[in-house]
Amino acid sequence: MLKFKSSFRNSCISEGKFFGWWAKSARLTSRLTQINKMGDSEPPLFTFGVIADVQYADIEDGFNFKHTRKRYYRNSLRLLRRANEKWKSEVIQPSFIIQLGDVIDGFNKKYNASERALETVVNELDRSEIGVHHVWGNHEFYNFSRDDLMMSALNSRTVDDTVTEDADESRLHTEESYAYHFSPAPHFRFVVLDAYDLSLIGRKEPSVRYYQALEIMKAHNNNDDLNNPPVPKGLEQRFVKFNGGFSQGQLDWLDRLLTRSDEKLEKVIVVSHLPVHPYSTDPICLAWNYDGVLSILHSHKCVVCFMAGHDHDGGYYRDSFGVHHLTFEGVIETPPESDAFGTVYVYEDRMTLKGNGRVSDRVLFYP
Ligand SMILES: Nc1ccn([C@@H]2O[C@H](COP(=O)(O)OP(=O)(O)OC[C@H](O)CO)[C@@H](O)[C@H]2O)c(=O)n1
Repeated sequence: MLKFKSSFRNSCISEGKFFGWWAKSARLTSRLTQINKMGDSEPPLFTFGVIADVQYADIEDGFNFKHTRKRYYRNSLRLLRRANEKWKSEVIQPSFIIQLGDVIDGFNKKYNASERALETVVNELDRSEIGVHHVWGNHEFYNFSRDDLMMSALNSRTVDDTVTEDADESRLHTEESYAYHFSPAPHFRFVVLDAYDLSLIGRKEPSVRYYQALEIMKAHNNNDDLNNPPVPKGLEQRFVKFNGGFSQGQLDWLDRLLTRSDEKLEKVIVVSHLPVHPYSTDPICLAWNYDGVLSILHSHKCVVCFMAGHDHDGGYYRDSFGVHHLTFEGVIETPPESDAFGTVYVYEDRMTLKGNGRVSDRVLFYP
């Protein structure tokens, strides 16, 4: 107590500031108590927020294509606000937020409201003053061209100022894939992948990657409407226009990057709009060449987790290599009384996901 009083006097903080400090310290204790309930006694190395498929549009509620799930287009902004307010109020401030793609809905294009909707969600996210890493999904491409996205607030490649080494390799240059990596803390690296690098919506005709995508689709899907899956069940369903894949250039870049992370004994978290493990999602949401990505992930010791969105029902699977595949529940199909976001607490030996609403709590030990 004496020590406390002495340091209190020496620091010359005012009474108001003292009670501010006391309240913050009490909140920290309470937060650590909450963390303790999940078996975590020590403070994390850092934390980050995750949210997927906000799909905001200023339109009445609707349904998904099959009419099996309700979509709450306006309410999704409220849920984004709630997530952001929670992150902002955390005693341990998240170092960054990962937005897993489809932040605004394709319907905005129809109503000529793409820019307005984007400004609305970006302003909302800006309120927390926590940096956001944006992943691009199919709905980004319904609203904007790749060139527009590169110039937009959704290009978060420049957010990273922590990569001081290998600066030239911090992003993928070839044919402007939107893939990059960053290291928020020593021995941890995040890789943002571009799942529409090969696609009919993320590439313009004429371009090499557009024609490569067309060839893939023609080989698997004979429907007139290529959004219609070629089969009613099984993995082949993934060959639809609203999905896409990773170019060979991007896969080679990923492989090289993970080799360096292995050498540096880093833990790597890879994020993409499309999931890559068949057991972590409805197969209709899988990346076309999910198997190509999986074999690269499995050939590197550093990979601990793969996070994705797109399948609004969410999913989770720990594969035979110990890699955690987390597919986050989509905000757009989350009823107003619930939530869909998470905060991840990163430790030396594990990550702890504290879910909200439809997102479950999980303890993710590293392989
Ligand atoms: N069988 C289908 C499914 C969809 N479409 C059209 O494709 C576009 C994208 O569909 P949408 O459901 O909006 O895509 P999401 O990314 O929101 O969701 C992906 C998964 O379904 C979630 O579980 C849209 O224009 C649909 O109308 C289609 O024609 N045929």
